Amino acid sequence: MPAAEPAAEHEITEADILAAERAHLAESRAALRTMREHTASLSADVAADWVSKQILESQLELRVAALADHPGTPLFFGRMDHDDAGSDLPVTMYVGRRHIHDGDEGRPLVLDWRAPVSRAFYQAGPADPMGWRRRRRFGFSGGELTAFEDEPLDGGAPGLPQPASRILTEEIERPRTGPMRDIVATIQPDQDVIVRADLPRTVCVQGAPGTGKTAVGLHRAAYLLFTHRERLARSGVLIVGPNRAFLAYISAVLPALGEVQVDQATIDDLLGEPTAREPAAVAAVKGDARMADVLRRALWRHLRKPEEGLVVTRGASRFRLAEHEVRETAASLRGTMRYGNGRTSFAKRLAHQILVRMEERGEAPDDRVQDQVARSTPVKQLLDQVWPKVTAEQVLFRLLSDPAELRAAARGVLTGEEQSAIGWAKPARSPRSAKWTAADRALLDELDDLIERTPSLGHLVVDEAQDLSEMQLRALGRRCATGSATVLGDLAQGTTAWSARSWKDVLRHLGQEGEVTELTLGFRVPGSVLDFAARLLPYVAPGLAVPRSLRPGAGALTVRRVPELAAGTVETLTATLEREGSIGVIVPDDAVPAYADALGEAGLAHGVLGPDPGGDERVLIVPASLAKGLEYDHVIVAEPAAIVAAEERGLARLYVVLTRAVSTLTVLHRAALPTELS
Ligand SMILES: Nc1ncnc2c1ncn2[C@@H]1O[C@H](COP(=O)(O)OP(=O)(O)OP(=O)(O)O)[C@@H](O)[C@H]1O
Repeated sequence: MPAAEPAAEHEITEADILAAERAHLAESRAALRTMREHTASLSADVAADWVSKQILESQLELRVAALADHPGTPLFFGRMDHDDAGSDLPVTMYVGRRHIHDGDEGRPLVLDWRAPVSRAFYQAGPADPMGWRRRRRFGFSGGELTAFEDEPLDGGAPGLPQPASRILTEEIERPRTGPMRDIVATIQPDQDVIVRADLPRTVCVQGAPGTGKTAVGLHRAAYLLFTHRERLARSGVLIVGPNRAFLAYISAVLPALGEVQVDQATIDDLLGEPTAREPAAVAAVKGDARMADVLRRALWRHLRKPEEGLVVTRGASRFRLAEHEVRETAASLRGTMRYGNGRTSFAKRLAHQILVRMEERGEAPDDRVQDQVARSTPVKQLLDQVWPKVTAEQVLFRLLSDPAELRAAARGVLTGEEQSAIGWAKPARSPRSAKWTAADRALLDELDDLIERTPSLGHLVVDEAQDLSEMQLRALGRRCATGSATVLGDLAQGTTAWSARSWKDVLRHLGQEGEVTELTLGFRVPGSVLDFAARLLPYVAPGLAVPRSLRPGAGALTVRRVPELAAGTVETLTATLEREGSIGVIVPDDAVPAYADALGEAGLAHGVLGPDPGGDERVLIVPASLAKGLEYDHVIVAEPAAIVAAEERGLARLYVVLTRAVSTLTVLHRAALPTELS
């Protein structure tokens, strides 16, 4: 029931309104509890058989989990009102994380933020009130409703900027501790457009650091699951992120939005963990989309000329196909379908030709005979000789270990230099004992798909997509071939040797048509810090719009030359610990142990961020290569010049590192700062 505004006999105070809204919150909480208890009481025994019972039980469990009331999370965060008697819209609606209805009458107490009608909460403004008169935002502390803020939608002059929302500002300024939070209460209109894009549409978001790309991608997944629940429950939604530490950081967002069934994976989880490493220049050649042609040729080179024709004996009769007939049959199928299907079709065609021979001799064989012939020993033997079963590993092994094979498959596609770069100098003994790099994994995946089709999911959210190689993008494209994708990234944060230079290319390799949208309003990094980092932009990604920050952040940036880096870091960290919030000490990868020792000796408790998610220490030493996508209230960066020198795209790495801070960034340097920063 909408909270009744108290009767106007006395002047309505803010306290009166707060009390009424708190009553609505209490009523909603009670209703959610009833909904949960009702679901928990449902029995799966009605299912007709054991399998259906298991399925129903797990669905009920998921539903109960989705109806959980997390005490720290408000059930609603906004309210819309109008007083137009002729309107079809409800007079009042509360917008929250999920639908809550009154058990007895089924009255909606809270509407899901993803429902079509809730769109107005994010999009309505004086220029287009969408039928509403007022937007109210609520402020919470823990689970308690502590504040509200009203915004008239009908009286304002269209086009004039709205006064800044205090609640939005507070939300953005809230110290960051622990994993990433959802932003459902404060999604901005341009973000909302991306979140609510239709399922069949692939969207690609170029966004400067902290513009909310990751947040938007996760909310889009939640929106799509709500809007196309059945379809996506069947086909699946997958979030692909750069590393496990990042996935752990974002892992709480979807469950907080009631979505507990979305998988998350790194590209290595999907394609297989690498067991070897290789120079970036070699990986860059292997990651190039031209490799797809090389692999196709390499695979089909496994077809062999028949040594002889086919002879099938049935009873006293023998039926023959000449060697040239077998050869022509194989040739007519070669490359027209997947290798595995081709093998099956080859057997069927041969059997059919034998059947024709039988008919020519007056027999009347039926389909069963054709199947028998296709599975007969002579056909199998011929199949193994001409169209052998192969695995992706066998094909890649032969390609990389046999220079003649590589030359034949790569002729006209890769230069001689490229061929020698990827060929193995010292091949392993066999495909089984071969070690595979991350780039090899994408090649194996391509081959797997050339042999058997890779199943497609319903929707993929790909974060930090600028860092994926063309071959990795093709691998992901296969996994959304009959679905769609949300592609997120920042060309300026591309740190791999094969990082994308254009989103059009990324979409092309992914095999998706889609629009590219740009987000430039930053929610994380204070303005002074963003301006400082943006000095690198002309060098790392000329042509990209310079990002603006929503937060001025005066005094947020300190750049200090120190005589000794470890001592300077200890001193800065000690001072920073006086302030609230998380602290990231970002240093060159190879310097991590030295900083860990220095902090340890100074008695400063800290953790070290590794590739796998770790503890939740307030102070973390972060190797520069793992900082992508993460954020900390306070960031201390030690020695930018060394971060730049450590890798080929070091300036882009520095840009990533300098844009992790929410409140303060302290840059410590002993060597001169990179000239691009000055
Ligand atoms: N509309 C919003 N309201 C409140 N906070 C927001 C909003 N949009 C983004 N944020 C916050 O801004 C921060 C940065 O968001 P996010 O990590 O999604 O940005 P990003 O574009 O992916 O950044 P990066 O490129 O550095 O990975 C997060 O703390 C996020 O919660």
